[in-house]
Amino acid sequence: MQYYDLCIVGGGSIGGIIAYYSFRGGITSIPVYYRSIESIEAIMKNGGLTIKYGDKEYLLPIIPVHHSKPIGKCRFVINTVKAYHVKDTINLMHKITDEDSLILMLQNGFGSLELVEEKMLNRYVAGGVVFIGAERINRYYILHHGGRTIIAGRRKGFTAKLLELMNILNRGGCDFRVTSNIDLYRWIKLGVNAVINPLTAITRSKNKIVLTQYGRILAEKIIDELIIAAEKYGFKLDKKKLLTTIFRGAKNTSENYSSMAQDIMNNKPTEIDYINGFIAKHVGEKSVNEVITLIVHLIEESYMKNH
Ligand SMILES: NC(=O)C1=CN([C@@H]2O[C@H](COP(=O)(O)OP(=O)(O)OC[C@H]3O[C@@H](n4cnc5c(N)ncnc54)[C@H](OP(=O)(O)O)[C@@H]3O)[C@@H](O)[C@H]2O)C=CC1
Ligand SMILES: CC(C)(CO)C(=O)C(=O)O
Repeated sequence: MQYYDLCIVGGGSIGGIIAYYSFRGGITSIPVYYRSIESIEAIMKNGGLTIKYGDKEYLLPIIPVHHSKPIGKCRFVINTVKAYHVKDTINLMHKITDEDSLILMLQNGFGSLELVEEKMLNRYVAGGVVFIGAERINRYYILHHGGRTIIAGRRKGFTAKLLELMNILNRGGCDFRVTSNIDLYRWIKLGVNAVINPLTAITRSKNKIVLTQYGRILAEKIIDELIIAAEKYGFKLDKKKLLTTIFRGAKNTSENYSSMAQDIMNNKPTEIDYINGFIAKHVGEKSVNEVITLIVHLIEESYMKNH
């Protein structure tokens, strides 16, 4: 049985960026799993995955693999599929890991980490939040738009495996940190995504739209409800600090189209139910986040049903 140090499940925008930092961190043989044959063919034809960061292009000789044909076990599995595809990756993750492997879930919103923790009880499962903007121009070409921080942690007790992963990614230039309170960071990141993602998706704009007068007004309304939801889970968030983090995030990734804006522009489903929909469920009637969720679903409907 072939063993790999690190595998990526989902080689889109963020999967590509993880491959970039891992490769630069010294991992030269990286299986990256895809859903479609088209992505694998395009990457093979290109001779790897191209990442553009600043004015430089890097060709990463990854090993593109179809999810139905796993090629070996992995010590670290980093899962970067969209939240609504996570359930389809559980079987694959069972096959490519053993009881010593660490799985890191990097989806935005709430639900993905919980699902994998529940379904993979005999594995080390951790969650992470990604403060990086990345855009998938085509199947083999990804733009790194800034930010370089990932914060990760395991909810069911500390594991030194996360520190090993941190060393690899730090060596590669990623500001990867380990926390003992990952849920706090997940709430903060939920605030960032609840503001930036739908506002950029509805307006089909870059992240900097959030920094405008109306962006800021809407941000406050979205965040007021997030604070109510977080309190129900025992987290007391400071509104001013949260808004500062959100606007800093929008500034650091100002030229990025958020992952949700990219979904809308590519006529794909969005993660709205895991982000604003999740907040809305906790705040009852007249929820701003519910209205935003419905608007994004209406936009999805306009292309999914071909009206
Ligand atoms: N883009 C960004 O700037 C950021 C995104 N995130 C979060 O990261 C996560 C990933 O987003 P993003 O990188 O934009 O997503 P993309 O849509 O760019 O990529 C998703 C990838 O997952 C693959 N995939 C889907 N299903 C499977 C499967 N069953 N098995 C293997 N691979 C599969 C797809 O394969 P195929 O190519 O064949 O379709 C694709 O390569 C999301 O939760 C997002 O919210 C977080 C921070 C920033
Ligand atoms: C950090 C940010 C807002 C970068 O665009 C993101 O998480 C996303 O696009 O989903």
